[in-house]
Amino acid sequence: MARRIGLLGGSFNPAHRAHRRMSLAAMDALGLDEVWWLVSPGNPLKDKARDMAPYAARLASARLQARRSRIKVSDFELKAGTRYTVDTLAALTARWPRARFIWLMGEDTVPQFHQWKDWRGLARMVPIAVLSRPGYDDDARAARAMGWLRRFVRPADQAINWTEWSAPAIIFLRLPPDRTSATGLRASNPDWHRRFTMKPRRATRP
Ligand SMILES: Nc1ncnc2c1ncn2[C@@H]1O[C@H](COP(=O)(O)OP(=O)(O)OP(=O)(O)O)[C@@H](O)[C@H]1O
Ligand SMILES: O=C(O)c1ccc[n+]([C@@H]2O[C@H](COP(=O)([O-])O)[C@@H](O)[C@H]2O)c1
Repeated sequence: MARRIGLLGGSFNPAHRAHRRMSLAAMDALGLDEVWWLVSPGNPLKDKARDMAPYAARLASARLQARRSRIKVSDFELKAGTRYTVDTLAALTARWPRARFIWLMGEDTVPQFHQWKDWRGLARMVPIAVLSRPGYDDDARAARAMGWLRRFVRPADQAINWTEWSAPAIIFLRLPPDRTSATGLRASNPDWHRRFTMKPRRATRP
């Protein structure tokens, strides 16, 4: 049987417990074999320099959060040289033609979705699961892209059948709420990435 894989793209600046919790909950709801975290070399809509930790630190923080689970952390976008999700999906489906992919995104990303490169083309490539995020429910439903996507919404209780759908198809999953955000974590610990980038100290002889 084809592997069922959820794709969660993100800056992971840093990765946090909500990423893990929502991925595990989506795995259950959608009957996924794995969730792949695609660590972005640079979100095309985010200011590059601002607050963005080095790639290696973001990748390492993701590996730490994903430990002992069926979440796989991937540097596919770095290796493939893709920045836009539609290009990443084309490269992934060419590389794994027999796998079934579903794009996972938090509710907060829906209001900007109409600014993504060829977002309708993206929605025609794979089904999309929008994962609830506290405080963003209304914004997501009123989003500009929903004007077009609305007709492709599937009922939440059919989530497990997503491999039978032909794209475009979009489902809204209500998951246990978690207010953790990378912005909040950076505010309380701006140097979070140092622990992942510090070189190990040489052992000194007594
Ligand atoms: N607490 C959360 N609940 C639901 N979805 C989330 C949550 N945190 C992140 N996500 C989703 O995970 C994906 C990757 O998120 P990202 O790495 O940007 O984390 P973030 O906490 O949103 O970061 P930042 O605060 O820097 O914007 C996005 O689709 C985002 O919507
Ligand atoms: O393809 C695009 O145009 C596009 C524009 C903005 C964001 N994305 C993707 O959305 C995902 C979430 O990004 P972020 O920075 O909000 O964690 C990540 O995989 C980005 O590459 C993609």
